[in-house]
Formats: sequence, structure tokens, C-alpha cells
Amino acid sequence: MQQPRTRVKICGITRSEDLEAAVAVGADAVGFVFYPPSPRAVGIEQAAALCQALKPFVSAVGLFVDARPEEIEAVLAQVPLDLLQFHGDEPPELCRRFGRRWIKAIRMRPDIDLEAEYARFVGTAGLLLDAYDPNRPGGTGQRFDWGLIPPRLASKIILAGGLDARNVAEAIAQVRPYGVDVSGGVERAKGIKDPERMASFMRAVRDGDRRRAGIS
Ligand SMILES: O=C(O)c1ccccc1NCC(=O)[C@H](O)[C@H](O)COP(=O)(O)O
Repeated sequence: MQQPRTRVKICGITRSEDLEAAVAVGADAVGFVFYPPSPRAVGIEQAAALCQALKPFVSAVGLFVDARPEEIEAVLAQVPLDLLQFHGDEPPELCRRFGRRWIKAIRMRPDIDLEAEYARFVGTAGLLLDAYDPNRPGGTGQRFDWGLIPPRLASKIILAGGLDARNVAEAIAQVRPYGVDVSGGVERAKGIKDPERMASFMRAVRDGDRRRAGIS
């Protein structure tokens, strides 16, 4: 079977022009950060307005960090999210309770047993792997050791953490993930995406797909 293309999520969208540019360059999904301390945080009305501009077949992902269930319900009541991303220490029961598809972010440390995490989060649509930083839950722009990812899990993995146009092709060729997720690597300031960087990132992803398929 031919290797499908690597899916791309551009996370931390706060402005309609950035959303349109992300879709124009071919992003499969855009992410909205519902975590008030983040410089990329969006409010409910802002996210609802952004979603209205989304074209068909592009997914809207809502990112939460240890939010209370009623906070998540309040977002879901107004924002048509296709997928929830849990980026904190949420237990599996919390992730499952909203009746939506969801992914669990795992912040990678050398002692993480990813096989055990995948078994623990029954029902997850995939594991998003991000760098561990003791002071920030995500969006750090840092990479982690891709060698920690068991090849058996590659098709369940959305690779994140410090990706940009210079390293994503190598990441795809090495890890062979289902998808990649980028935020800081396509920005010109926190929460402000750069159309040129998004376009170069997408070109580099397709380059990675060719390398992964052995064409180059
Ligand atoms: O973006 C944030 O500010 C953020 C805050 C708290 C938790 C997660 C957050 N972002 C997660 C992501 O955007 C993605 O995992 C991302 O691809 C990784 O970020 P980056 O290393 O900047 O590409």
C-alpha cells in the first residue's frame, strides 16, 4: 500500500488571516488554545468566529490544559470543534466524557513508557508527543529525543515540539508519524503566524513524505 501523506496541524491560531493562510497552504487541521495563560489563547467567541471561516474537510482542534469539565462544555456549546486535545495531566476518564474524538498530549521525558501510555488512554485517536518543560505545559519550541518513540506506535503518533521547515522532513523520514503539529516554527511572533513560514513548512513536509517513501 502506498504510504499516505503526513497530516499537518497548525496550532495556536488566533487570527482569521492566519487561519485562511493555514488552509491555503494545505493544513489538515488548525488548533485553538483554550488555556488562558498562553500567549496564543483564544476566547470562546473569538474561536467560534474563526471556525465559521473554516473550509470543509479541515478539522478544528480545541486544546485544553487541565480545564474543568464545565469549562470544556462551555466551549463545546459554542465552538464546533472536531477534536479535543488534552495537553495537561488529564486522566483517561476525563478525556472520554465529552463524546468527541480526542487526542492526548504526552510530554516526553526519558522515563516515559509510551506503550503503557497508549494502553492507558483507551479511546484516544492518537498520541501527540511534545517536549517536556517543567515550567510550561506546551508550545515551548523545544524538541525532544525522537529515538524515544517505539516504531510500532508510529502510525498513532502526532509529532510536535520545536518543528520547523528545517527539521520536519528529517523528523518525518526518521519517525514516520501519522501527523505533525507546529506552532512556534511558523510564527513571526507568539500567536501571529507567518504565511511564508507556513508555506515553507508544508513544502518541507512533502519533502519528508518523499524521503519516507524512498523517492528523492
Ligand atoms: O501554544 C501554547 O502556548 C501552548 C500552551 C499550553 C499547552 C500547549 C500549547 N501548545 C501546544 C502546541 O501548540 C503544539 O503541541 C505545538 O506543536 C508544539 O509547539 P511548538 O514547539 O511551538 O511547535
